[in-house]
Amino acid sequence: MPLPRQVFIAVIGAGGVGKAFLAQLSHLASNLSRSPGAPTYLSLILLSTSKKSVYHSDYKSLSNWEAELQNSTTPPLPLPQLADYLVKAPGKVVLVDNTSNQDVADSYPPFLKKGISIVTPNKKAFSSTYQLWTDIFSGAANGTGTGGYVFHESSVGAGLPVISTLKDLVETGDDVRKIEGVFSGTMSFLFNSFQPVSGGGGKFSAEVKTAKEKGFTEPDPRDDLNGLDVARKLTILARLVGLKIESPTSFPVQSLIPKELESCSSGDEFLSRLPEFDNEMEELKADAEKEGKVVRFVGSVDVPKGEVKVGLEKFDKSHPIAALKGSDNIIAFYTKRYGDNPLIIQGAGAGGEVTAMGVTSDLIKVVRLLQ
Ligand SMILES: NC(=O)C1=CN([C@@H]2O[C@H](COP(=O)(O)OP(=O)(O)OC[C@H]3O[C@@H](n4cnc5c(N)ncnc54)[C@H](OP(=O)(O)O)[C@@H]3O)[C@@H](O)[C@H]2O)C=CC1
Ligand SMILES: N[C@@H](CC=O)C(=O)O
Ligand code: NA
Repeated sequence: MPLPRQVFIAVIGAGGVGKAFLAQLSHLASNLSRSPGAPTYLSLILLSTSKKSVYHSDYKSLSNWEAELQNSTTPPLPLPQLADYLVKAPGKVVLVDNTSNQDVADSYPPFLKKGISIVTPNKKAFSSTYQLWTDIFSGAANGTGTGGYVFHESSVGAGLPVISTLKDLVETGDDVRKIEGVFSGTMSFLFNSFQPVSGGGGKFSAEVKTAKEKGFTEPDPRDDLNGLDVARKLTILARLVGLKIESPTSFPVQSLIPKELESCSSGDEFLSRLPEFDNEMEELKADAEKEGKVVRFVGSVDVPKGEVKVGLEKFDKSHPIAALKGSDNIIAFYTKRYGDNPLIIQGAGAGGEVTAMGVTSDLIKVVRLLQ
């Protein structure tokens, strides 16, 4: 009879994605413990937000994380102490980073080198400097190192299998020539609702508020509207096909933040002043309408030219990009093997549940690799 195995899970971030992940984790934990062969027990040993955390010095499982976190008065562990706590756990550890925090992202290399695996939807680690990208994958067991494993499917297209598909294309020897599409759930929702192909549509500023309420935006929606979120995703995809993109600001990125609002000190101030600029967006819409087109926010990577770009473009109403619904992303891979008919991935590209699905399925991959 094979011995049961225990894998310890530490979670940072319990917002829209974090909470959905924790719900999926309890489902996964009971499935894995019933699976044939050596049963695996997933044990949640730490949960942290930016203000508080919950964990036990004897690595006892958090059996009721919601109440334990709510009642906690313990501040989060600084990252070096967090690494020390995790490295002394009596078994393999997976850190799940459900924040969008740069400091947490910067700490992946030392965590990985200590044998701690990481799964995350946080784009910051993979789209900041090229040096950080190299440090991460040179330490990871699924890179060129011997440390923990790192998976980040939900950093592009939320739960859609974008990263795994691109890796499969590259690793099986296909020649990826171009990647293009709609890479932001927020931008997709905004333009699909502000200028639907059927006509009409809401005020741009009102749609931004709705996108935030639906959990599609980054914690600060300016990070979506300035184009940087899409630029980060394209940086990740371009690096996966071998382009040495230095940063998400090293290529042209169109921002939708009005000049006058660039100095807003908070996301709330920005949102409250955005209606002042609805007329400018209406003009953009009317301009496209005159040509029988709609405006959409898109991005592309031209691999042979090494060019990446992000911004607004006009599309015929019959174009698949124009016809997207809700927060859908559409990502087309043009490759040698697929010829003129690209491999296309389409579906919800934002939202807590679908993003957490990508994180949870990455966790399953890591747990299997740790066997
Ligand atoms: N929402 C979506 O549709 C998608 C999100 N993502 C990515 O998923 C991640 C999470 O997004 P989402 O859940 O929407 O964001 P939220 O703002 O809802 O949640 C973020 C969580 O992270 C916590 N946090 C922030 N900084 C720290 C820190 N230094 N230490 C510990 N905890 C911290 C916050 O704590 P507190 O509550 O105290 O502020 C909060 O619990 C982001 O990286 C985002 O880009 C990726 C794809 C889609
Ligand atoms: N804010 C992002 C969330 C997913 O990456 C988006 O809108 O796509
Ligand atoms: Na994805």
